[in-house]
Amino acid sequence: MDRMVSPPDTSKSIKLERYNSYIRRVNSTKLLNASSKLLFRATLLVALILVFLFTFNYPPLADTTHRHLHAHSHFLSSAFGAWEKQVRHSSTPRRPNGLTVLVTGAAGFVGSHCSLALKRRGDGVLGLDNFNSYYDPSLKRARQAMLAKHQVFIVEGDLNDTPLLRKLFDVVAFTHVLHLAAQAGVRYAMQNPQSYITANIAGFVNLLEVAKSANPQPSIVWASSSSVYGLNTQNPFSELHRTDQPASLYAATKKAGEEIAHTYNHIYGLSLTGLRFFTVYGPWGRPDMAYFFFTKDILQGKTIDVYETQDGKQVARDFTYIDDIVKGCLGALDTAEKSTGSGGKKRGPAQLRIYNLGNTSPVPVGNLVSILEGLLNTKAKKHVIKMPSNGDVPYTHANVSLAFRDFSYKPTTDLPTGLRKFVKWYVGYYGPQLRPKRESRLDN
Ligand SMILES: O=C(O)[C@H]1O[C@H](OP(=O)(O)OP(=O)(O)OC[C@H]2O[C@@H](n3ccc(=O)[nH]c3=O)[C@H](O)[C@@H]2O)[C@H](O)[C@@H](O)[C@H]1O
Repeated sequence: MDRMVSPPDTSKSIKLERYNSYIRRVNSTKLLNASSKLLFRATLLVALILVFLFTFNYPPLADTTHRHLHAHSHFLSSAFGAWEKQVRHSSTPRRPNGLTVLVTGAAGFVGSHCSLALKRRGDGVLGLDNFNSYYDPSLKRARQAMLAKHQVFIVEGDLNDTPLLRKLFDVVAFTHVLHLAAQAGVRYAMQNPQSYITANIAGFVNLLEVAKSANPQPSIVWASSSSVYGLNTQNPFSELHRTDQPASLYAATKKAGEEIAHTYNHIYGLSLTGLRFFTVYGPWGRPDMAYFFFTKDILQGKTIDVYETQDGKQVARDFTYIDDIVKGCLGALDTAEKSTGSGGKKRGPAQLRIYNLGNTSPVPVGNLVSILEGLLNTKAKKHVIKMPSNGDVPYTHANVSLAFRDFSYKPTTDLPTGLRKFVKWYVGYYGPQLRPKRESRLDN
């Protein structure tokens, strides 16, 4: 007998299949939820462990690392102790009522001479210098070595390094700052304008910021420049004349410094004295200055450019010998009144001064060359050209009656005397090998 097979009930089996797939979906969702919960919990646990480890620094760093760190910090603290000791030792005056002076730019020309003069008379002196390479840094190192022999320590650092400046003022209660660090040179400002802003404006402001917050506030004497007279035509230059026509960016930054000094004096009661130096020259001088590289070039038989004005007149400078400038700087420091502020607040009006420090006797550049020719016993190869319009001014001439009135400033060294001392130093420092060689004479 045929077994009768009834046809499948499709509607039932479809329903069943739908039901089963529903159950599978529900179960897989549950599984997903469970596994993501597990993942979340695991992550939370790891995070908690990490927080614990970081917060309590556990487990401790491997023993060796710990020992190294310890040894390193011990080395640092003893090195720092030695550094601080040098800073204090250098800054301590050796005479009753001696000054405690921070000299910025101490490895520079004027800075090194002033540091030595202060130290010699028993003042405490700490130098600061960044030893930049605007001119041969080995000359700055040699000045540093010379100062080290006289127990003047120079901290190597930049004016714009605020933590360093603060640290120095924390360690030492400076009574005075002689601020000579700057980007110098009139003509170089066209090549590297930014360096003038960084050193002469930003650096000066940084120093003033730190000084105004120091307790006690120091009195500040700083280097301005004869170049602020710019296109002034009144002669000789007096502090009352116009200084709003600078001919170079260098001059403009020095003039800006004078205005900035006014502000810090006005707001914070800082005692500030600006000194307008007139073309300072002498032993240990700056190789970028004309008298210095003329000497070098004459000795090497090279041609020198001697400038004249556009209408064919000689350019002239009130060349001022370094020893006279040093006397002026010390006179300004000795007559500087105390700053009146404290805790960054002014307590009363404070001294604000500006002085010319020149020689009062301008000499044409042609005469400077003749004097050098005589001292070097060598004829210069002169190339007389019109003064390029790169910031130079045709002449300078100082009236120094204000400085004479207030601290008896009186220049005593004429150009031939000063240049003789310079040439003696130059030949001693660079050695006779820089005398003209037979070949170089033939070459030119
Ligand atoms: O009193 C200042 O405040 C400035 O003094 C100095 O500037 P200056 O007086 O210009 O000195 P310096 O360059 O030695 O030129 C001397 C003479 O030689 C002439 N000169 C120059 C170069 C040359 O190749 N030929 C030439 O005849 C030139 O025309 C000039 O007549 C400092 O450098 C400066 O930093 C700033 O301190």
